[in-house]
Amino acid sequence: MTKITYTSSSLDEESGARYEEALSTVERELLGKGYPMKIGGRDVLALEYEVRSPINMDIVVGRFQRGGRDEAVAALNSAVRAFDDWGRRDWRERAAIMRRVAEAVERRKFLIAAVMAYEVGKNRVEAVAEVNEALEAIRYYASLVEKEEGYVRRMAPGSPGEETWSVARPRGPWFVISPFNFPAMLGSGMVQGALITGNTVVWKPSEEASLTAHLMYEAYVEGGVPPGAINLLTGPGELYEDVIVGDRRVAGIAFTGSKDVGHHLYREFAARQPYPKPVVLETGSKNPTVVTAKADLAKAVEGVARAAFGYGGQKCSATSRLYVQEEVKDEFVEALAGYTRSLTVGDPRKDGVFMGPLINARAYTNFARNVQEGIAAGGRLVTGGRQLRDGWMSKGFYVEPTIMDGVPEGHYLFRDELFMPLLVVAPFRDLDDAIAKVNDTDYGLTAGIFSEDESEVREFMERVEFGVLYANRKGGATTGAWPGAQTFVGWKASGATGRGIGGPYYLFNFLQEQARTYVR
Ligand SMILES: NC(=O)c1ccc[n+]([C@@H]2O[C@H](COP(=O)([O-])OP(=O)(O)OC[C@H]3O[C@@H](n4cnc5c(N)ncnc54)[C@H](O)[C@@H]3O)[C@@H](O)[C@H]2O)c1
Ligand SMILES: N[C@@H](CCC=O)C(=O)O
Repeated sequence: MTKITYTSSSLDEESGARYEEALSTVERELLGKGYPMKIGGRDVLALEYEVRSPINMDIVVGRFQRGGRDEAVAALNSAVRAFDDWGRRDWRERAAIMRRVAEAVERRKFLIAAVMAYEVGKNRVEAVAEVNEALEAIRYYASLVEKEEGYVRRMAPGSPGEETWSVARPRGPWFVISPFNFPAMLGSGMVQGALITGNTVVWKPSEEASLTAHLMYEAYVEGGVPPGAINLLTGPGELYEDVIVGDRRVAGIAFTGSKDVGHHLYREFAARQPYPKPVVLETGSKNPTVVTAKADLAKAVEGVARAAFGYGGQKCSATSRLYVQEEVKDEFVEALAGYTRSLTVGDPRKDGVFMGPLINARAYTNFARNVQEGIAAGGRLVTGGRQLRDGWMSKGFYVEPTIMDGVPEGHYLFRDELFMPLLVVAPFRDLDDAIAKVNDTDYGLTAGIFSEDESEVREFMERVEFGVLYANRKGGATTGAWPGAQTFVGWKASGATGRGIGGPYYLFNFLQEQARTYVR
């Protein structure tokens, strides 16, 4: 089997066959069933809610539980109890368990990918790539802990006769809160970060992606994580907020999701806890790509289209603002529009479909409103702009990949994260002008440049205030970070720690250093 990543264009024959087989298994065995929450390994029921598929709202993905304060406290009790054992285990044992978790994920790889088609409308290549990313992250961190020897380090003696050590210690039970758009990787990424460092976890995945979370939970337990060290709550996050931010036993919060929710939790946690505790925050962005007159335009067309419209623009890494140098703008935008019109929108389970549906009715309605607002502000539709309602498509949330030119740069379409396949374009004069436009935002996650001139690329890399930068990336101008290769780290409003997932410093977000001195 070929290694599938976000820059791949299709599944190889064997992967395609296994994905098809997994779709049938999901239909036969998983769809439409009831799923409990998991607290200390026990099944816990509460008020049931139904999740339907954005592919086709006639399909019931499953029935999940909406808990509340009682369930949040019970899950936290369980994580507190489990910390006594899990936090004291040797790092070698935890790393070995994580490797077994990776094997358990690998065994379910195609099943998880197929579930993601139903649950969040992800196409087959992106879904398999995401599970591979989750696997790679787990293995990367197991290797890192081994390489760092559990972050236990002999230090120099402070005074004669002293033997000194720096020992990294876990903090306790964490709440891990994850978004809908990368339900395998992002939930798992934070969960494994907390667990491998000896913390315990109450995981609250997106209410729109709880079935993927169930499969990942099973893999963690099958791999050997004690059920109390990982607990699973489902339903809207607001139901649990009071316990998450207010219970004094919570050691930290790891949150990936929108800026508004993330910043709110950050502030509340700081205000309500008795002393400062870590919040590992990765939030949204408004990512720019710059195409200069010295770019290879064909490369840039593909890179921008993949980054703007891959998974319908519902990636925190998606390009949503495009700046093109004046002298090549018309030529470039026309070529980009042509390429965009060739992208297939449809049922994400089908081979060759590039873009599936938007996640829900709210995003679908907002798409139409944003297009109207852009036009009202003086923008012109270069391509796209319509909701797709013909035949079976009327049962899901399908829209066209859309490019708008001429929207004023101060307009909210240039400033706010929209999380949909709507790309706004503006010209720039020279690189100074482009960099000023790129940095004119509170956000700071990913940014890309296309230029064959090394000095332009160097200048961009030095001056751009974003955490993840790409030059000339045809596979995705701003998307497709991979663990161990591109640290995924948000600057400014897009993050809080400066140490991103997939990178060498991430695990320290979940640890605290302890200096030990023995006088012999
Ligand atoms: N920087 C990154 O690494 C990254 C990665 C993926 C997605 N994102 C961002 O995530 C967003 C899309 O995902 P979403 O729509 O699921 O985000 P969201 O913020 O709406 O929800 C994220 C999670 O927070 C929970 N939540 C919501 N309100 C809560 C509250 N008051 N208390 C506790 N939990 C609460 C939700 O239930 C969900 O599990 C985008 O903004 C995207 O940019 C960021
Ligand atoms: N690794 C993915 C993560 C996107 C998050 O929403 C990317 O870089 O595109």
